[in-house]
Amino acid sequence: MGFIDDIKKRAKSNKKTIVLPETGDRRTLEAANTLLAEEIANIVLIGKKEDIEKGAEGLDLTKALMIDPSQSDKLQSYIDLLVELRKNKGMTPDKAKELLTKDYLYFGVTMVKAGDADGMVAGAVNSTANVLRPSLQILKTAPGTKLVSSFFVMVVPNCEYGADGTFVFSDCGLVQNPNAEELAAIAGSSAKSFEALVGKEAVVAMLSHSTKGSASHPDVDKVVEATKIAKELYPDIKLEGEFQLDAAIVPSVGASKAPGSDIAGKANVLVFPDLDAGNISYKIVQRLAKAEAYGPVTQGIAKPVNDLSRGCSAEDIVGVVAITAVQAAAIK
Ligand SMILES: CC(C)(COP(=O)(O)OP(=O)(O)OC[C@H]1O[C@@H](n2cnc3c(N)ncnc32)[C@H](O)[C@@H]1OP(=O)(O)O)[C@@H](O)C(=O)NCCC(=O)NCCS
Ligand SMILES: CC(=O)OP(=O)(O)O
Repeated sequence: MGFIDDIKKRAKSNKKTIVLPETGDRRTLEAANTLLAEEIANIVLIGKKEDIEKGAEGLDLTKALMIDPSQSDKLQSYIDLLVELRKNKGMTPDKAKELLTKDYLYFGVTMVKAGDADGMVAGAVNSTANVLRPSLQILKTAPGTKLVSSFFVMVVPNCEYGADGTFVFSDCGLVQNPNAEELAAIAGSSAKSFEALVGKEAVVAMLSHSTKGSASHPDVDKVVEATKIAKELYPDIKLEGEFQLDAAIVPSVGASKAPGSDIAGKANVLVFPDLDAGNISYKIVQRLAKAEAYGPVTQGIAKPVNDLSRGCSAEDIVGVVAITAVQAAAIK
């Protein structure tokens, strides 16, 4: 069974409730139609019922819960919750009401915080920063995590590298210019995410334009330092660097550029040195290799809120919702 079929099966076996706030977007409504028809998740759509129905011609959304924030009987309790959580950041009842009724992303995240939904997916319309800011502000980090980061699950067709063509790429969406400590934390979280979602042992490569000292530059030094920190913090994770991409995933190149390494040529978790490298690389692999690209999926938020690319398809949204449901099911 392929990666996303396995994730959908897991989501169906423990059905969760996921909020889709971008209901003015046809792809989102098509995804909701599929998610409901295939019973992958319970779906909450935020918006005015008549507006949603206008955009949903030919789709069956009768099983979705539709909530218009300004008419919701939970609105006052959400205002109170938001004020309580953010009063030391200047949140007042008036500001909270404005945010919750005008910005559906805030309403969706507050539903998740209140326990009225298990997760949220958005980003088909909104930028990553606008999707993730409310979740970072309201849900905060999971216990034991300081840094929230993100990854893509990439499923590359006809590819013998990684886990039969399946990889985690990180961070492609959130942390813009990680320092060595942050890069090490991204590596640790990504290994856990790979194992939780793909179900195989993570083999982590810390990527660079250098393999084992072949180039010198402060950018290389950062990855060398991050590798050292990650090895100390996560001694049980198979992790090494610094590697160029070919040395990380192609066995023959790994053997020639990094002889004796257990990791070179076998990596399935690719940690990029910064957001430019990660974001550009995932889009190259998605568009030129025609890979499935699910994400940006977040790691380290207390409850799952996941992002999408504005270039996503309805099928991508279905996949990210299924991943979100599986992440929600894993929360104790
Ligand atoms: C996500 C992002 C918006 C957060 O930064 P920001 O808007 O500057 O927000 P702030 O720094 O005001 O942070 C908001 C809150 O989130 C917290 N936060 C921000 N980044 C965090 C992280 N990586 N981990 C944990 N908490 C974080 C802050 O501590 C702050 O908490 P507080 O308000 O309770 O004090 C920013 O990192 C970003 O823009 N990333 C790049 C997104 C992007 O453009 N990606 C490219 C396409 S995918
Ligand atoms: C993940 C990402 O790059 O998002 P977008 O394409 O919407 O900027």
